[in-house]
Amino acid sequence: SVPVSEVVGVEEGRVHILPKKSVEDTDKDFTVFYVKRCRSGGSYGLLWTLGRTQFSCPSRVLRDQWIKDLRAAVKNYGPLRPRRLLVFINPFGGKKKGRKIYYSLVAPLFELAGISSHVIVTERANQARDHLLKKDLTGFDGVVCVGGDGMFSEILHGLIGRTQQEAGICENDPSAALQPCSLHIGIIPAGSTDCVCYATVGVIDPVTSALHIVIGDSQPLDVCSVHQALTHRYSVSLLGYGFYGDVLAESEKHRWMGPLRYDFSGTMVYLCNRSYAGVVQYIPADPVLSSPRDRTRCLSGCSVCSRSTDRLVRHPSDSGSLHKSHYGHFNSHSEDEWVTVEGRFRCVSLTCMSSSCPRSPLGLSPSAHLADGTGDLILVWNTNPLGFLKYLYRHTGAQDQFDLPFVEVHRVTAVRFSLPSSKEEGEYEEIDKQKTPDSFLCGLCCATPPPVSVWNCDGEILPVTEVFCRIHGQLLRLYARGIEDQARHNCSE
Ligand SMILES: Nc1ncnc2c1ncn2[C@@H]1O[C@H](COP(=O)(O)OP(=O)(O)OP(=O)(O)O)[C@@H](O)[C@H]1O
Ligand SMILES: CCCCCCCCCCCCC/C=C/[C@@H](O)[C@H](CO)NC(=O)CCCCC
Ligand SMILES: [Ca+2]
Repeated sequence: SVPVSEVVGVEEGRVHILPKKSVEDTDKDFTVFYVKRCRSGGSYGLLWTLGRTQFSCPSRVLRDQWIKDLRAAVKNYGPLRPRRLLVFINPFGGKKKGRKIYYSLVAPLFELAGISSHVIVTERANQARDHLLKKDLTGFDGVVCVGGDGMFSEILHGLIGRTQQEAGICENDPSAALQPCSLHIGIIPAGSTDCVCYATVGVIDPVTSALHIVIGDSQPLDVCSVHQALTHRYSVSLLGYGFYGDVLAESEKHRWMGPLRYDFSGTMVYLCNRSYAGVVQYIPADPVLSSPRDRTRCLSGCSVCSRSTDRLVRHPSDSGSLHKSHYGHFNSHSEDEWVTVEGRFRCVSLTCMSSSCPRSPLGLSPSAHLADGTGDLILVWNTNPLGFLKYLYRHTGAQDQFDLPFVEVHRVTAVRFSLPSSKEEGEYEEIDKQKTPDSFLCGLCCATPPPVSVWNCDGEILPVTEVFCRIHGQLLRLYARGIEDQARHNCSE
């Protein structure tokens, strides 16, 4: 049997859609298309393909009745099934195959499901963001992004910005309770890392993602707002200072290498062996609800996230469970709720989700939740090069990367990062010279190690040091359902 919720479309005759459409228009036959699951080699989620079954009826009248009733059942079933979508394609993302992926694999499925789409192939960076901020979006149920994490970030900024504009909310105010976005976002992976897709679907596969869009799946997602002076940015997968900031800054110089630029830059930055001084402050999340070391995984239908939905629906302003006084001028009366640590770090990372990706199948924080209103703060203290390599290497397998003496992880609702106030600018270079272990190869990419790093905000460089971050629970909704547990589904190999 196939649940009605997973029927994609019903067509007259004997029909094939993928890889190429073909129709044999017979009187008594009809074809039902539905979601079919299969295991994916190497990935944790399930691959979805387009299943098809042909039916033959004794008469044309009976066949037409079946088609009519099945289509009505499908139509009535899912209120979240999109009817009209706005699609942005980045023709230059990843291996530059965005256009081909959309027209050969995705558009035929949208057509089969009766979805009409308005397609914009971007001609410049930030075109999608600006469109969402300024143009008329009436009639659209969702926005589809064909590209990588950078393209998703554009859509994220455009949609959140538009929603706050319309609600009259000031995004630069870190204490503002942001309005959740009403339009859903669908991601068709066509980038270099595709971390948001991997962490919310479990595989990087355009057909799987298109099918999640077609059947109107809905996955809420936490978003971190990052504030500095009067500017703001949003992050869902990685807000990282130190190693990940340096890797990104280095990789931007080698964009021409395509997806390989991260491997090259990662190696270069590792060899530079840098660490940075900083003060990290955070507000711990309620430890009764969950822990980043509880070895659970946020899977489709996750109970921790469902309970958070109830909490956030009952107290919408509770998103992040902070008081306005937390933000004040950084000296409010709730200062005692902040935990403060100071020292030298290899990297400081904050993620709202596991951030699993093909490079790291369990992710930066394997037990993080997609929609629990919290983020995981990972502090990697300065250590010797071999220790740091061990930490990085553990991301590639199942060994616990937090089980190392120089690594800490905390579930949090807000984070502040600043430079130690007692040290004057000039003193940093002195400290760096004294405390940084000799780098093997520093000089390849920099003459002397810089005193500060930059932030990597979902793959975009933030050239600032001191930031204030807050997690907004379930601010967005994706056309996805989280990673499906392979053990709970019958599927073909
Ligand atoms: N037409 C365009 N020309 C140049 N840049 C574009 C265009 N459209 C989008 N962009 C920008 O390209 C950047 C990278 O795109 P995208 O995320 O799709 O691919 P990627 O960098 O290969 O993948 P990933 O972000 O997963 O590493 C985005 O930040 C986006 O703003
Ligand atoms: C010895 C083996 C070492 C292996 C190291 C593996 C470490 C992998 C951790 C990967 C975490 C990715 C988090 C996601 C970040 C994305 O928002 C961002 C945009 O796509 N990607 C990067 O910044 C790209 C960052 C790339 C870092 C290497
Ligand atoms: Ca979360």
